[in-house]
Amino acid sequence: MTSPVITVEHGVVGYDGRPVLRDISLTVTAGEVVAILGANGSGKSTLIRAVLGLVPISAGSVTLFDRPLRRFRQWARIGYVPQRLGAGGGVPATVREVVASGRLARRGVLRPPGRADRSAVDAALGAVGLADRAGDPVSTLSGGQQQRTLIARALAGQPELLVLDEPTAGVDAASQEAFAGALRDFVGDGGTVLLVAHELGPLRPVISRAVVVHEGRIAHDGAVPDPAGHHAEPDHDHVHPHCYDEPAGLWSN
Ligand SMILES: Nc1ncnc2c1ncn2[C@@H]1O[C@H](COP(=O)(O)OP(=O)(O)OP(=O)(O)O)[C@@H](O)[C@H]1O
Repeated sequence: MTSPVITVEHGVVGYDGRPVLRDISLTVTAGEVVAILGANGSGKSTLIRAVLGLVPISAGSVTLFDRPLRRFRQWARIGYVPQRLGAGGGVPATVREVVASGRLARRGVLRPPGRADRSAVDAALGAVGLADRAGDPVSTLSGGQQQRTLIARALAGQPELLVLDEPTAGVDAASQEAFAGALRDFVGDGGTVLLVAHELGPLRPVISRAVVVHEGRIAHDGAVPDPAGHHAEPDHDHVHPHCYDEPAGLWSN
């Protein structure tokens, strides 16, 4: 019953000839919540981008839902929340509009949204605790609420696999709790999660397995490291801030 959702075998990725991932083998099976940990610059984001085909692998293989990546087309089965959204400034989109855009892969661009689309958007807004902000411009939300909006956008597509790059970095405590709850519900409904994290915080009880990337290889794959000490985790490097300041909003200037 544990079918592989993601399989990476001996994956190698480099930028401009400089190797970042040297030999990565990883299998994520249905229902798992796998956290990728590691020092700054160790290649965590590169690993999930390689899994999604956003950066090419120069050796090895990636398989998604039993299909080689190069032949995989069922992208609606995957929801992806990148590390930072960058642009978007000045677009007066409401929370609901942003979340509804997560339905596009499901319904096709030319078909108007139907009841299933609306109810999926409502469910996603509720899951992250933003139903009461649905009509507000995203630019008026806190950074944590904007991050929750992006997570709701991914959930609205009703994916089977969620891939998230540092979903709680720089996010306020309430948003972290809301996100942990949404993740728990998602997994309870049969979803699978692969996420990059620096600090697990409220996510810790939801994580079923931790993978630590070190110098382009997997240094640990198994139990979530001891809470006392993410300081004791391999490669913890003290570069990142230890508090969760609200950053400038993703959509504000
Ligand atoms: N598009 C790119 N072009 C060239 N080098 C890159 C690119 N993206 C990442 N790198 C480099 O690859 C290495 C791994 O980066 P990556 O973002 O995967 O690490 P990370 O573990 O996610 O780091 P962080 O915790 O800081 O987000 C770093 O040295 C980074 O500078």
